[in-house]
Amino acid sequence: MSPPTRVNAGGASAGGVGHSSTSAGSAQDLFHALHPRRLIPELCHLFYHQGWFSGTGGGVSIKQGSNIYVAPSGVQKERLEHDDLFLLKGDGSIAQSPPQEKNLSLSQCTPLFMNAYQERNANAVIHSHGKYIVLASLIYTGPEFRIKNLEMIKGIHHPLENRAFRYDEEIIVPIIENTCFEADLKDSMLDAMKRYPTSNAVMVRRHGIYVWGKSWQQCKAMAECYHYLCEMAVEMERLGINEYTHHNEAIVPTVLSKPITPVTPKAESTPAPNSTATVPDTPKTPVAKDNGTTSNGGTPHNKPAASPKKTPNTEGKAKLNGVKGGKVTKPKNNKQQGNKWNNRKSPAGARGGPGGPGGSGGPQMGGVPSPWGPPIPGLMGMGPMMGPMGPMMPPHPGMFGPGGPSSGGQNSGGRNGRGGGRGGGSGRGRGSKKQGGATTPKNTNDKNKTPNQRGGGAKGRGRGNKLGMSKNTIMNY
Ligand SMILES: CSC[C@@H](O)[C@@H](O)C(=O)COP(=O)(O)O
Ligand SMILES: [Zn+2]
Repeated sequence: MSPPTRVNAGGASAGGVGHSSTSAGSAQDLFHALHPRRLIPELCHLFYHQGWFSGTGGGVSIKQGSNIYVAPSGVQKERLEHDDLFLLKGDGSIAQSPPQEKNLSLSQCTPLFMNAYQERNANAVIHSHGKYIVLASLIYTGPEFRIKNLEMIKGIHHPLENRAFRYDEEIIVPIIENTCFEADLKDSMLDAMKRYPTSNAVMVRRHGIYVWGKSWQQCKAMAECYHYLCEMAVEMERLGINEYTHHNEAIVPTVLSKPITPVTPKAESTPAPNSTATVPDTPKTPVAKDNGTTSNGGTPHNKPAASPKKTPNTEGKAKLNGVKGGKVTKPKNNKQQGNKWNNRKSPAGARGGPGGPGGSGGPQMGGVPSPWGPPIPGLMGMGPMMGPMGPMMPPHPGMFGPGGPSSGGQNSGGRNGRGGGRGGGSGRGRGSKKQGGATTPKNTNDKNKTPNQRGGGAKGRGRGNKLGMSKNTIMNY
């Protein structure tokens, strides 16, 4: 890896292939502030400081007219200079390379950027390694990230209906499995783009996200919204209120008048205090298998072949939350109500062993408002969010003349098969849940339990999960 060549302040630039020799200051001045050669370094700098682009990972590409600008590979993206960028034609071939002496090669993300340009007619693409994106891809173990009933959903553009999503509309982003080499994501990303025509993004499990837009402004705004939504999903998971990842767990909307007292395994069918909840039956049939793969039979997102017929949200309210009239009720059909796409197995021995006494556990979920209330009238579509891309000047004549031979080229490397694998699940241990492992008999095989039955309740809210996250984990955001 070689960092981008720094142009000495006030000194002469390196010139080189396809470039006129210019001073650093004048070269910058020759571009409009919104020219991709200035925007991309600026945005990379910004996204680096947002934690999206660290360690050379991530990238931005912008298309202006038929010119596509892409950063080099393996460089510190936050330090890019205008002449570090490659200029591509609409077909992805290199029209102009950075100065040869910089010894830069084209970003590995280029084939993925080209997907967005060619399949979606995008004009900008952002590839982020944001931590919450990656964490969300781990807690949503199936082929989709889903969320609804959050205000920031309105920052996502509906590409088919040319409007903003409503806050109560479900956002669905496909998740594809990672590969050892970025370029090898091209086909599965393209496939996901075709199957999810209402999505402006594809998440890559254990890796990050690609977001595209009609303009760089729209793309940036939506990338921010997707990061926000993934962060919310992760935080809701921690709180136990993520309806998509906590299908089987009752959300208790009222504060209990007294803490849960420890119960013995014998008290398996004893309702929790101050509620009508009962411990769900031990399932006699295995729960749905972890199917955290990309395959959903090529079915469009709105008709997932392997998913529940209704949206999780609907099911959550009707069956799964076990809340009726402010009281907790026994979840119906709990044995098989797991979110079939998001059931996580506790790795053998890793978590969720014998339940043991529940202990007083952590605080009840009481007081935490249910995040999915009824739709609020009057909050309907707000129209297109973003204005058209601002005016951009074409490259200054003479500044970037016909490029010489490309010094770059893609380093896609060989194929070594898939590197991502399935999202490893954290087991569960929530003393705060009524159905938590408090009453789970010892030495019971966890595999046959629904998620909320796994795990020792004695841990309270301390998840101690495989990700090593705790409530107090500080994210660099
Ligand atoms: C930390 S390396 C990350 C890369 O492999 C890749 O995922 C990435 O996002 C950037 O690729 P690059 O070729 O440097 O533009
Ligand atoms: Zn990447």
